[in-house]
Amino acid sequence: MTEAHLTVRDLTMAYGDRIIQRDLNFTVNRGDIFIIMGGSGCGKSTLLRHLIGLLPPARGHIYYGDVDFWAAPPTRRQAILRRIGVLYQSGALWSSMTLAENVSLPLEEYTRLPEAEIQALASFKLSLVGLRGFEDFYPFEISGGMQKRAGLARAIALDPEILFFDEPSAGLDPISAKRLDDLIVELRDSLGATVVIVTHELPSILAIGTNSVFLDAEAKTMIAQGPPRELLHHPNPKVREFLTRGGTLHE
Ligand SMILES: Nc1ncnc2c1ncn2[C@@H]1O[C@H](COP(=O)(O)OP(=O)(O)OP(=O)(O)O)[C@@H](O)[C@H]1O
Repeated sequence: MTEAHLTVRDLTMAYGDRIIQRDLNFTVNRGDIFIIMGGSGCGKSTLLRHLIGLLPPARGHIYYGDVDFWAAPPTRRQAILRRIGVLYQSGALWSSMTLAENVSLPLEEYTRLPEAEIQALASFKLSLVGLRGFEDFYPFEISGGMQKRAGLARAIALDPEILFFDEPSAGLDPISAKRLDDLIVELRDSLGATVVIVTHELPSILAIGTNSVFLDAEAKTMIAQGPPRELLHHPNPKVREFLTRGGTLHE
């Protein structure tokens, strides 16, 4: 049964007087791998920042289940944020800490588990992303793809219900990017999580996206939504061209 996890209603986003996007309306269902796409500078990262509680809307609402996030009291918001995992573009690992220490951080901060249990959980999360045995490595000792996966292990440390990714495959070779895609699907299934991804990686969008929204910088609003593969035939040529890299169908 489909159940709305995240609902965006009449959302307008602005920096000061400058409107970035207006009148956004879409729903992310539980279990979706939801893609936020569109050309450079259209406001994808800005939308992500609104969804994860970093920027308040200029107008409109963001609902987690039936809770209006930005209208909710701070304790309610904190409880929602506690159930969110975020993987930023850079992976954002602390370079002076080992992988195990990086993954332990949110556990130290948000739980009162004994140290031995935190260590065991950190090793377990690293094993889920294929990094068993790398606990004592520092980020500079491993490849870019492994760093992304370590960042992912940290993002899932607290068993999030919803995982957000900002350009997860940026800077990765196609094989590592494919591996990360497979891992995202695997974790969605094993954690029973919902996934929201900002990306313009076409292979990823078409391979793993179950639903999407397409933002346009010129129109300053969404010009399409739906499963990415269905958008390959969208009446708006901008959408079709984006998804076919200007012409060739990748079906
Ligand atoms: N902190 C900020 N203050 C003012 N303007 C900003 C800020 N962050 C982004 N912008 C502007 O908002 C617009 C949307 O930026 P955003 O980074 O959300 O786009 P994007 O779709 O994620 O772009 P890209 O695909 O290039 O990463 C851009 O014109 C950008 O210059």
